[in-house]
Amino acid sequence: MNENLRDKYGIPKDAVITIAGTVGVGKSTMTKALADSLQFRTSFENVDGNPYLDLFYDDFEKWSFHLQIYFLAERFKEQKRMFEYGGGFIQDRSIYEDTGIFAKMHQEKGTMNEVDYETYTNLFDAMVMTPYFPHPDLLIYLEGSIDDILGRIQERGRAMEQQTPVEYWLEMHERYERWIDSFNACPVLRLNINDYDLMNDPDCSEQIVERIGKFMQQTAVLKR
Ligand SMILES: Nc1ncnc2c1ncn2[C@@H]1O[C@H](COP(=O)(O)OP(=O)(O)O)[C@@H](O)[C@H]1O
Ligand SMILES: Nc1ncnc2c1ncn2[C@H]1C[C@H](O)[C@@H](COP(=O)(O)O)O1
Repeated sequence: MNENLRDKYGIPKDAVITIAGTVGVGKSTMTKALADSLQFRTSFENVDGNPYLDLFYDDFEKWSFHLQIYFLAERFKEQKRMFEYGGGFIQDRSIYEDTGIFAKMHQEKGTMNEVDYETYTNLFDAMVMTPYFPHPDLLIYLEGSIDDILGRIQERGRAMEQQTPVEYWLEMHERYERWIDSFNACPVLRLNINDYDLMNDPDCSEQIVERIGKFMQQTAVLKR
Protein backbone atom coordinates (compact mmCIF):
# COMPACT_ATOMS: atom_id res chain seq x y z
CA MET A 1 0.00 0.00 0.00
CA ASN A 2 2.78 2.42 0.91
CA GLU A 3 4.58 1.79 -2.35
CA ASN A 4 1.36 2.89 -4.08
CA LEU A 5 1.53 6.26 -2.35
CA ARG A 6 4.88 6.95 -3.97
CA ASP A 7 3.58 5.81 -7.36
CA LYS A 8 0.19 7.43 -6.88
CA TYR A 9 1.75 10.86 -6.40
CA GLY A 10 4.56 10.44 -8.91
CA ILE A 11 7.51 10.71 -6.55
CA PRO A 12 10.68 9.28 -8.14
CA LYS A 13 11.97 6.25 -6.27
CA ASP A 14 15.51 7.61 -6.32
CA ALA A 15 14.57 11.00 -4.84
CA VAL A 16 16.51 12.50 -1.94
CA ILE A 17 14.31 14.70 0.25
CA THR A 18 15.84 16.62 3.11
CA ILE A 19 13.88 18.02 6.06
CA ALA A 20 15.06 21.38 7.39
CA GLY A 21 14.02 23.56 10.28
CA THR A 22 15.00 24.76 13.68
CA VAL A 23 15.66 22.51 16.67
CA GLY A 24 12.46 20.88 17.97
CA VAL A 25 10.23 21.86 15.03
CA GLY A 26 9.52 18.21 14.15
CA LYS A 27 12.10 17.11 11.55
CA SER A 28 12.77 13.63 12.97
CA THR A 29 9.06 12.93 13.35
CA MET A 30 8.46 14.03 9.75
CA THR A 31 11.45 12.02 8.52
CA LYS A 32 10.02 8.83 10.03
CA ALA A 33 6.50 9.47 8.74
CA LEU A 34 7.58 10.24 5.18
CA ALA A 35 10.05 7.38 4.99
CA ASP A 36 7.30 5.05 6.12
CA SER A 37 4.77 6.42 3.61
CA LEU A 38 7.20 6.39 0.69
CA GLN A 39 9.15 3.30 1.71
CA PHE A 40 12.34 5.33 1.63
CA ARG A 41 15.45 4.89 3.75
CA THR A 42 16.21 7.39 6.49
CA SER A 43 19.31 9.41 7.26
CA PHE A 44 19.18 10.64 10.86
CA GLU A 45 21.46 12.86 12.93
CA ASN A 46 22.97 10.70 15.64
CA VAL A 47 22.31 12.86 18.70
CA ASP A 48 22.87 10.30 21.48
CA GLY A 49 26.16 9.05 20.01
CA ASN A 50 27.57 12.54 19.36
CA PRO A 51 30.67 12.87 21.60
CA TYR A 52 30.73 16.70 21.49
CA LEU A 53 27.11 17.77 21.82
CA ASP A 54 26.83 17.80 25.64
CA LEU A 55 30.26 19.42 25.94
CA PHE A 56 29.25 22.04 23.40
CA TYR A 57 26.09 23.01 25.26
CA ASP A 58 28.19 23.38 28.43
CA ASP A 59 30.81 25.57 26.77
CA PHE A 60 30.08 26.92 23.28
CA GLU A 61 33.40 28.71 22.93
CA LYS A 62 35.53 25.71 23.68
CA TRP A 63 33.67 23.12 21.58
CA SER A 64 32.08 24.95 18.61
CA PHE A 65 34.82 24.06 16.16
CA HIS A 66 35.06 20.42 17.22
CA LEU A 67 31.32 19.99 16.96
CA GLN A 68 31.08 21.55 13.50
CA ILE A 69 33.88 19.35 12.17
CA TYR A 70 32.18 16.32 13.68
CA PHE A 71 28.82 17.18 12.07
CA LEU A 72 30.45 17.90 8.73
CA ALA A 73 32.17 14.51 8.70
CA GLU A 74 28.98 12.70 9.76
CA ARG A 75 26.80 14.41 7.19
CA PHE A 76 29.34 13.86 4.45
CA LYS A 77 29.43 10.13 5.24
CA GLU A 78 25.65 10.08 5.05
CA GLN A 79 25.79 11.88 1.72
CA LYS A 80 28.06 9.15 0.41
CA ARG A 81 25.74 6.44 1.73
CA MET A 82 22.72 8.02 0.02
CA PHE A 83 24.65 8.26 -3.23
CA GLU A 84 25.80 4.64 -3.00
CA TYR A 85 22.22 3.41 -2.52
CA GLY A 86 21.14 5.45 -5.55
CA GLY A 87 18.79 7.71 -3.58
CA GLY A 88 15.37 6.91 -2.13
CA PHE A 89 16.09 8.74 1.17
CA ILE A 90 14.49 11.10 3.65
CA GLN A 91 17.20 13.04 5.46
CA ASP A 92 16.77 14.60 8.90
CA ARG A 93 18.37 18.07 8.54
CA SER A 94 20.35 19.32 5.55
CA ILE A 95 24.09 19.90 5.47
CA TYR A 96 23.41 23.54 4.50
CA GLU A 97 22.03 24.36 7.96
CA ASP A 98 25.35 23.56 9.64
CA THR A 99 27.09 26.42 7.93
CA GLY A 100 24.15 28.71 7.11
CA ILE A 101 22.71 28.65 10.62
CA PHE A 102 24.90 27.11 13.31
CA ALA A 103 28.50 27.94 12.42
CA LYS A 104 27.52 31.45 11.25
CA MET A 105 25.51 32.14 14.39
CA HIS A 106 28.34 31.06 16.69
CA GLN A 107 30.91 33.06 14.76
CA GLU A 108 28.73 36.18 14.81
CA LYS A 109 27.91 35.80 18.51
CA GLY A 110 31.62 35.38 19.31
CA THR A 111 31.45 31.74 20.43
CA MET A 112 33.47 30.50 17.44
CA ASN A 113 36.64 32.40 16.71
CA GLU A 114 37.45 33.95 13.33
CA VAL A 115 40.28 31.53 12.45
CA ASP A 116 38.27 28.43 13.35
CA TYR A 117 35.31 29.74 11.39
CA GLU A 118 37.44 30.36 8.32
CA THR A 119 39.05 26.92 8.55
CA TYR A 120 35.62 25.35 8.89
CA THR A 121 34.00 27.26 6.01
CA ASN A 122 36.97 26.56 3.72
CA LEU A 123 36.62 22.86 4.43
CA PHE A 124 32.84 23.01 3.99
CA ASP A 125 33.13 24.84 0.66
CA ALA A 126 35.81 22.45 -0.63
CA MET A 127 33.68 19.42 0.29
CA VAL A 128 30.15 20.62 -0.42
CA MET A 129 30.06 23.62 -2.72
CA THR A 130 31.44 21.75 -5.72
CA PRO A 131 29.72 20.52 -8.89
CA TYR A 132 30.44 16.95 -7.71
CA PHE A 133 28.26 17.25 -4.62
CA PRO A 134 24.67 16.25 -5.46
CA HIS A 135 22.05 18.55 -3.97
CA PRO A 136 18.80 17.04 -2.67
CA ASP A 137 15.84 16.91 -5.06
CA LEU A 138 13.72 18.74 -2.50
CA LEU A 139 14.14 20.53 0.81
CA ILE A 140 11.04 20.53 3.01
CA TYR A 141 11.20 23.48 5.37
CA LEU A 142 9.17 23.07 8.56
CA GLU A 143 8.07 26.37 10.03
CA GLY A 144 6.11 27.29 13.11
CA SER A 145 5.75 29.88 15.85
CA ILE A 146 8.53 30.17 18.40
CA ASP A 147 6.05 29.41 21.19
CA ASP A 148 5.02 26.11 19.61
CA ILE A 149 8.66 25.20 19.03
CA LEU A 150 9.73 26.04 22.58
CA GLY A 151 6.84 23.86 23.76
CA ARG A 152 8.17 20.96 21.71
CA ILE A 153 11.74 21.41 22.99
CA GLN A 154 10.31 21.31 26.53
CA GLU A 155 8.19 18.28 25.79
CA ARG A 156 11.08 16.34 24.26
CA GLY A 157 13.12 17.08 27.36
CA ARG A 158 16.77 16.79 26.26
CA ALA A 159 18.60 18.10 29.34
CA MET A 160 21.28 20.00 27.38
CA GLU A 161 18.60 21.92 25.44
CA GLN A 162 16.49 22.66 28.53
CA GLN A 163 19.51 24.26 30.22
CA THR A 164 20.16 26.54 27.25
CA PRO A 165 18.74 30.09 27.60
CA VAL A 166 15.55 30.77 25.62
CA GLU A 167 17.40 33.61 23.80
CA TYR A 168 19.46 30.98 21.98
CA TRP A 169 16.32 29.40 20.46
CA LEU A 170 14.83 32.82 19.67
CA GLU A 171 17.97 33.87 17.82
CA MET A 172 18.05 30.56 15.91
CA HIS A 173 14.38 30.83 14.95
CA GLU A 174 14.92 34.31 13.51
CA ARG A 175 18.02 33.21 11.65
CA TYR A 176 16.16 30.26 10.11
CA GLU A 177 13.45 32.58 8.79
CA ARG A 178 16.00 34.83 7.09
CA TRP A 179 18.09 31.89 5.84
CA ILE A 180 15.24 30.09 4.10
CA ASP A 181 14.19 33.23 2.24
CA SER A 182 17.51 33.29 0.40
CA PHE A 183 18.17 29.53 0.15
CA ASN A 184 18.44 28.39 -3.47
CA ALA A 185 20.56 25.20 -3.62
CA CYS A 186 17.45 23.11 -4.44
CA PRO A 187 13.63 23.53 -4.59
CA VAL A 188 11.96 24.34 -1.25
CA LEU A 189 8.51 23.25 -0.07
CA ARG A 190 7.39 25.03 3.10
CA LEU A 191 5.10 23.25 5.54
CA ASN A 192 3.61 25.01 8.54
CA ILE A 193 3.45 22.74 11.57
CA ASN A 194 -0.11 23.93 12.32
CA ASP A 195 -1.31 22.59 8.99
CA TYR A 196 -0.75 18.91 9.81
CA ASP A 197 -0.82 16.66 12.83
CA LEU A 198 1.33 13.57 12.43
CA MET A 199 0.49 12.44 15.96
CA ASN A 200 -3.31 12.36 15.76
CA ASP A 201 -4.40 12.46 12.13
CA PRO A 202 -3.73 9.21 10.28
CA ASP A 203 -4.55 10.78 6.90
CA CYS A 204 -2.15 13.67 7.08
CA SER A 205 0.91 11.71 5.85
CA GLU A 206 -0.88 11.03 2.60
CA GLN A 207 -1.88 14.69 2.29
CA ILE A 208 1.76 15.70 2.73
CA VAL A 209 2.92 13.12 0.17
CA GLU A 210 0.33 14.50 -2.26
CA ARG A 211 1.69 18.04 -1.79
CA ILE A 212 5.23 16.78 -2.30
CA GLY A 213 4.25 14.94 -5.48
CA LYS A 214 2.51 17.97 -6.95
CA PHE A 215 5.36 20.26 -5.99
CA MET A 216 8.03 17.97 -7.48
CA GLN A 217 6.09 17.67 -10.72
CA GLN A 218 5.73 21.45 -10.96
CA THR A 219 9.42 22.04 -10.34
CA ALA A 220 10.34 19.33 -12.88
CA VAL A 221 8.18 21.08 -15.50
CA LEU A 222 9.78 24.44 -14.69
CA LYS A 223 13.28 22.95 -15.08
CA ARG A 224 12.56 21.69 -18.63
N1 LIG B 1 3.17 17.07 14.37
C1 LIG B 1 3.49 17.10 15.66
N2 LIG B 1 2.57 17.39 16.59
C2 LIG B 1 2.87 17.43 17.89
N3 LIG B 1 4.09 17.22 18.40
C3 LIG B 1 5.06 16.92 17.52
C4 LIG B 1 4.83 16.86 16.11
N4 LIG B 1 6.01 16.56 15.49
C5 LIG B 1 6.93 16.46 16.49
N5 LIG B 1 6.36 16.64 17.69
C6 LIG B 1 7.03 16.56 18.98
O1 LIG B 1 7.94 17.67 19.07
C7 LIG B 1 9.17 17.26 19.66
C8 LIG B 1 10.33 17.55 18.70
O2 LIG B 1 10.16 16.77 17.53
P1 LIG B 1 11.39 16.22 16.70
O3 LIG B 1 10.82 15.48 15.52
O4 LIG B 1 12.33 15.47 17.61
O5 LIG B 1 12.05 17.60 16.25
P2 LIG B 1 13.44 17.92 15.53
O6 LIG B 1 13.92 16.65 14.89
O7 LIG B 1 13.09 18.98 14.53
O8 LIG B 1 14.34 18.44 16.58
C9 LIG B 1 9.03 15.78 19.99
O9 LIG B 1 8.67 15.66 21.34
C10 LIG B 1 7.90 15.31 19.09
O10 LIG B 1 7.18 14.23 19.65
N1 LIG C 1 25.77 22.13 13.10
C1 LIG C 1 25.32 22.17 14.37
N2 LIG C 1 25.90 22.95 15.27
C2 LIG C 1 25.48 23.01 16.55
N3 LIG C 1 24.48 22.26 17.02
C3 LIG C 1 23.87 21.46 16.14
C4 LIG C 1 24.23 21.37 14.77
N4 LIG C 1 23.41 20.49 14.17
C5 LIG C 1 22.57 20.04 15.11
N5 LIG C 1 22.85 20.60 16.28
C6 LIG C 1 22.24 20.30 17.59
C7 LIG C 1 20.92 20.97 17.83
C8 LIG C 1 20.18 19.95 18.67
O1 LIG C 1 20.49 20.13 20.05
C9 LIG C 1 20.75 18.61 18.23
C10 LIG C 1 19.88 17.85 17.26
O2 LIG C 1 19.16 18.72 16.40
P1 LIG C 1 17.62 18.52 16.06
O3 LIG C 1 17.20 19.79 15.37
O4 LIG C 1 16.85 18.26 17.33
O5 LIG C 1 17.58 17.33 15.14
O6 LIG C 1 21.99 18.90 17.61
